Amino acid sequence: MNGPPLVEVQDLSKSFDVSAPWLNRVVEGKPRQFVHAVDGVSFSIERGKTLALVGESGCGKSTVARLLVGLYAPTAGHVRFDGIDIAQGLRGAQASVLRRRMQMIFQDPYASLNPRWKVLDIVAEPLIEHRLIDEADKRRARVGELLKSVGLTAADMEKFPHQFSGGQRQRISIARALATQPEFLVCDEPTSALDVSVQAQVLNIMKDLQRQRGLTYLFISHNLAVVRHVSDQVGVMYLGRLVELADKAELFSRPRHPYTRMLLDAIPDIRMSGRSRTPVQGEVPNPLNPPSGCSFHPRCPLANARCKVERPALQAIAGVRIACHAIEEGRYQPEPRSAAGNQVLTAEQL
Ligand SMILES: Nc1ncnc2c1ncn2[C@@H]1O[C@H](COP(=O)(O)OP(=O)(O)OP(=O)(O)O)[C@@H](O)[C@H]1O
Repeated sequence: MNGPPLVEVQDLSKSFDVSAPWLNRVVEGKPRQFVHAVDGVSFSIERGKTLALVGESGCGKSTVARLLVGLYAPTAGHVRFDGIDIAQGLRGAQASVLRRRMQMIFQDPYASLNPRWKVLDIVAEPLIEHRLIDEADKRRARVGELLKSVGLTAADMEKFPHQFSGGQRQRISIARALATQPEFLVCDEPTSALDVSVQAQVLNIMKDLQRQRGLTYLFISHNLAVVRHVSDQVGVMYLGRLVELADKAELFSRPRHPYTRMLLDAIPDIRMSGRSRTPVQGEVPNPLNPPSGCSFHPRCPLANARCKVERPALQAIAGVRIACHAIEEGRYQPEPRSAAGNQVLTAEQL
């Protein structure tokens, strides 16, 4: 699709103050402490496309998701939605319109649906909140259509959440998110809490809805096999920063950053009964005390003295954006992965 990107994120940062209470700090002489959950992240998402953010737990994916829908205010940087800077704080009618245009789907469909409400009330809530349909009969009809669009039936609106399976509950969450006819959906691990066998069904529904409605997605996942199924572009995050940003085909056929390669090598391989070829090595450092220089250097086989002191910037190298001194200096020229190395699980086998 042409035109300017729907979402533009520029130098976005978010720190959380995790200091001990004031009195403890004074008595014990402890300094204030901050977690830099997101640290200078920039990307854009074209209309009708999906950007996936991947990375191990704690790398800042969910914080980016919350910043994008305005649930958190950034410490620094900009988030522009259709040209409007939402990071500056929105008020009144403009805030209400924007909240309608972007919706979020969470990981846990058990926690995000009120167990005491019928599906009708759950899915109709945004219609009432935004005063989109005032007449109860018309709202019912609309809820019926929304449920059908996610593969449920209109009769399901009379049931309660506990009467559905996990995959069906996530479909209800999607139907509710679609009620306001949003253009942008932020999906935070939407299938991670589901049985492996139903993940692909939910992902396929999301892809169909994207095609039918021209939706734009930010898709958060720690699972590269899932990301491969849904994304157009992939951003790989490590300790609050983007280390690689590339088109999906490029990222899977020729991952550049050593961290991306490590994550790809850890994807379960169908020919090895679903075991990974090389499990992820090492552990994510403590975000309260991140390593100097490139924060990946303690786990990186290519790290040298410069990597230990100088933080690499994300820069365009041969068509992808990479933050890695070894690649920038030409010390490391990543080879394309062999076809065998790309034998990751398909959506049906996730
Ligand atoms: N509200 C908060 N207060 C303090 N620290 C926070 C808060 N939210 C996130 N963090 C910290 O910020 C960092 C990034 O967290 P975030 O949840 O964004 O990561 P993530 O990649 O989504 O991880 P996961 O996959 O486990 O959800 C972590 O170190 C986390 O502990």
